[in-house]
Amino acid sequence: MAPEESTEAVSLLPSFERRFLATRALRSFPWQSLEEKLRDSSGPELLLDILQKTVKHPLCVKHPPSVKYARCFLSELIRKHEAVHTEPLDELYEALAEVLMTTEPTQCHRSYLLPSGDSVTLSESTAIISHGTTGLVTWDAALYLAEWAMQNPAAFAHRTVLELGSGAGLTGLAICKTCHPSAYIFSDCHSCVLEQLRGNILLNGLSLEADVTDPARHPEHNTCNSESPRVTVAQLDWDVVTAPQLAAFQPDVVIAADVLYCPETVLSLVRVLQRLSACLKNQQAPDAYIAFTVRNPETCQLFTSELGIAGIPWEAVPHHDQKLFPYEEHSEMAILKVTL
Ligand SMILES: C[S@@+](CC[C@H](N)C(=O)[O-])C[C@H]1O[C@@H](n2cnc3c(N)ncnc32)[C@H](O)[C@@H]1O
Repeated sequence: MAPEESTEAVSLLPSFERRFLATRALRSFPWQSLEEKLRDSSGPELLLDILQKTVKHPLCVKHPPSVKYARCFLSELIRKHEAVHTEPLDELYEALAEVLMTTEPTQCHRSYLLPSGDSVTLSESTAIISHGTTGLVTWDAALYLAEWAMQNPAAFAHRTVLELGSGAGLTGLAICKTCHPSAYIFSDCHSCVLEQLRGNILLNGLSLEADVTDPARHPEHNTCNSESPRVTVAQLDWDVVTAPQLAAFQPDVVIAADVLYCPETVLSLVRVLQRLSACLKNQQAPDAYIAFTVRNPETCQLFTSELGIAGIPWEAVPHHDQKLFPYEEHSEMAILKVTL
């Protein structure tokens, strides 16, 4: 390979790797650049490297993506190869044959590489909405909030974080692995979401403690080592949770991602934020950060006007520039810092 060719191939590889591990839409892959690269090169090295960074990636081998996804990806890779070279590349066909012999499970895996060299792997539903909930897959706002957190670790270091509507758990796991919180409380209202969440926490090598608000909890569960946070999962429904139950979590920081998707959830969320404003720790209410994708400006406006009615000030957090995760380029994302 010519030196400039190898530099471009180097930037193409992480792009394929991050998108494939996170099972992003195939149309978001840099296929055009790949085709151009293939036209300029004579050997199969680039395609073999892509194979190693995707289907044969150690994370994928251990925690595979959906079979359909791997099949479509390999078919596209073969098409690109065949458009340029006449000789078939055996490794591509062997990989496809292996995938075709696998049966599709109801759960698949997505992995996200962290700048620390660590990764977060999640078991998720293969459907965007299943069991009547949106919480069994990772949404882009979760990735956006995790990115912001990793660039602002001081907001979480040595603090107790309460996450509302945690879903599959991406944001919390990234924060636990990189921002050194002293305690992290994942929460959600849906029993299937909570079950998947517990599985994902264990999958990522964190230990789970009993719920801090659980009366059956034993005091020895409080012991922690200074390296990893105390992690709990709580069943917390914004419509029924009381102020004393919220106060028992003793949060320093409250976060939530992609929880403003319809007027009902907006109103429930504002009510729970109001109750949290009474949860003082050292005479201070928790900091709160709410991240969302601006799908419908009216829903976002409802949120800010309801915050106004509740007397809760807010400010938009400036957009961060370092994109670490492969979410949709064109969707508008926002984080509001809410002063409880
Ligand atoms: C769109 S998902 C977002 C999940 C995750 N934060 C993410 O961004 O990937 C919304 C989550 O909010 C939870 N949720 C919705 N209404 C809720 C309520 N009233 N109380 C608690 N959680 C709720 C759902 O169960 C679901 O997990």
